[in-house]
Amino acid sequence: MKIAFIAHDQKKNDIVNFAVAYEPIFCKHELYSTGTTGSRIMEKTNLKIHRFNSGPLGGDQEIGSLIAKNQMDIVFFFRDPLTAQPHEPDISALIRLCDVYSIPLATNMGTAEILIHGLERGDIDWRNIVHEQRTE
Ligand SMILES: O=C(CO)COP(=O)(O)O
Repeated sequence: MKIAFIAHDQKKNDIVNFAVAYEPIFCKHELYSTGTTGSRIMEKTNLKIHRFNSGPLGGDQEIGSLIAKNQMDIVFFFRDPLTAQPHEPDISALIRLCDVYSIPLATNMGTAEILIHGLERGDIDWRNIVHEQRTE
């Protein structure tokens, strides 16, 4: 599966801890991130992550474009709901695209825990069927 990590500054420690905790699962997948989030995760894990631009510089939109092309399967986006972000329209657009394409999206640690266990259990295997249908 193709998995994206994104976290606002106040949530970066949380997403790093999450990636460390589930590194044995994440290492089996193809990983992407916005710029700073990916750097922070790679500092603390051995995960290889393809990093896009930082969020405020277009990283959310780059990940959104993968979603629009059916090239992203899961998004972990640890949002900070208490701080205004300069690129709020990009954030809304990314979340909207997840809804347009029914991409599983966790915007907080509580949902992320459920999503990662669902991934391990095969709950998201339907994404493979979507990929097969798109290539037919
Ligand atoms: O701003 C972000 C998401 O909206 C995250 O970007 P960074 O990972 O570059 O900090």
